[in-house]
Amino acid sequence: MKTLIKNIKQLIQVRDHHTTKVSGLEMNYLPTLTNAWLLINDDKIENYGGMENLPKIEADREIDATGRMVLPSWVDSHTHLVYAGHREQEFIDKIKGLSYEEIAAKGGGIVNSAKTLQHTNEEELYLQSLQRLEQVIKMGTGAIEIKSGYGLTPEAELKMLRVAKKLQKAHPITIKTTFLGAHALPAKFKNNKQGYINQICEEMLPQIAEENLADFIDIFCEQGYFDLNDTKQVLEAGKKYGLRGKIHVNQFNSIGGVKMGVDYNSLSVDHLEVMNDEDIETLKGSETIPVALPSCSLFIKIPYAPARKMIDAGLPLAIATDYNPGSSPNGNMNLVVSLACIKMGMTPEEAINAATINAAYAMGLEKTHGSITKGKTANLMITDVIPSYGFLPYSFGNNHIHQVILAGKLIQ
Ligand SMILES: N=CN[C@@H](CCC(=O)O)C(=O)O
Ligand SMILES: [Zn+2]
Repeated sequence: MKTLIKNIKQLIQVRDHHTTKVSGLEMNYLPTLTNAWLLINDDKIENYGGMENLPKIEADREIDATGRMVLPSWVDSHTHLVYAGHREQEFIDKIKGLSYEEIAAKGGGIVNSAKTLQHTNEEELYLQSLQRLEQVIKMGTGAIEIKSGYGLTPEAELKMLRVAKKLQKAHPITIKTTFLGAHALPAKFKNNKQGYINQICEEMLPQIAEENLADFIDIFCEQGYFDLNDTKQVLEAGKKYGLRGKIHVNQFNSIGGVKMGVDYNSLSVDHLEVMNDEDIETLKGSETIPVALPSCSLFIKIPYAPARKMIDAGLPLAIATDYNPGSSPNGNMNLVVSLACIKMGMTPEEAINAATINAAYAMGLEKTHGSITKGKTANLMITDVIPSYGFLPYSFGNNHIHQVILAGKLIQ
């Protein structure tokens, strides 16, 4: 099946195979082709070029994109999309002045979501999550990472991961899963944190590996949650099963999680709202990409990751939604791109690179996703008629997505 998209006002993020991520000054360059065509063959991008050189192509379907931009789909490299129920009561408590930590201390937060999820059966959890998946697909997301971590028992953690894997069969969006058993300490282990770490490493991980349910491993490395010693044990155990880290670090405090992540050659370190100079220095020259989550900062009113400082220091940066019921009940990558510009001082070029090519790297998908490249998966967005790509972050809160193509299939 061949699809030809013609008269594209601007084809955005056009790269060859050599670019796996962009760092520092490179982030401010977004390669584009004006007045372009693009040919999809089955699920892959076959070719593209300028309209002045359009060869004679026998296509099964033609799309006229006059006035519209075509971009690679957004890649959302950090989400907790599989969850049960909602936590709007905590949202109200927050408005009334309670902090994220105070809400957690009175039984809210992650363990609250875990309680709900443990009592939700697999089919119901699947249906709730499917609805969210379909919502983000419409908003242009073409690849998504989904974490466990709202189960906190072997049964419930496995249930979450099975649901995340099952979602892959429902739609041609690309899904990668991450085991986040160490998201919070369940009440049962209140005075026995090591007992829970042992359960994660010796009971949950072997089953997860046996069923091939996870691509990565994660831990919430933070004061009041899991410390460096716990993080080391979890990353070590993950390594035994070939799972690289994608870890929650430096959300509220810098306690050495960035260095631990780099030492274990984690694929990404995520959150980073609190970064000191040493943390930034540690990331230089590593294969670990920093990931910022601006909608979490917006929602729970904490600082934004210092994107400017990181990029100006020569680092690459990815951005993601952190879609979850507690700190970011929103999976809209368009909004994240806007927030990156408005709140973190990133240019539209930097933000789009952070949400596509660098985000693909943060999911281990840099060879197949994140850019318009011959042979890559045909995951694309066709925008509304808009004046320029800068209009996308400028017009914040609006999603100017006209059509979505996933693995060559026209979704909407
Ligand atoms: N910070 C840790 N985990 C989630 C939030 C979890 C929750 O509040 O439910 C996050 O990435 O923001
Ligand atoms: Zn998260």
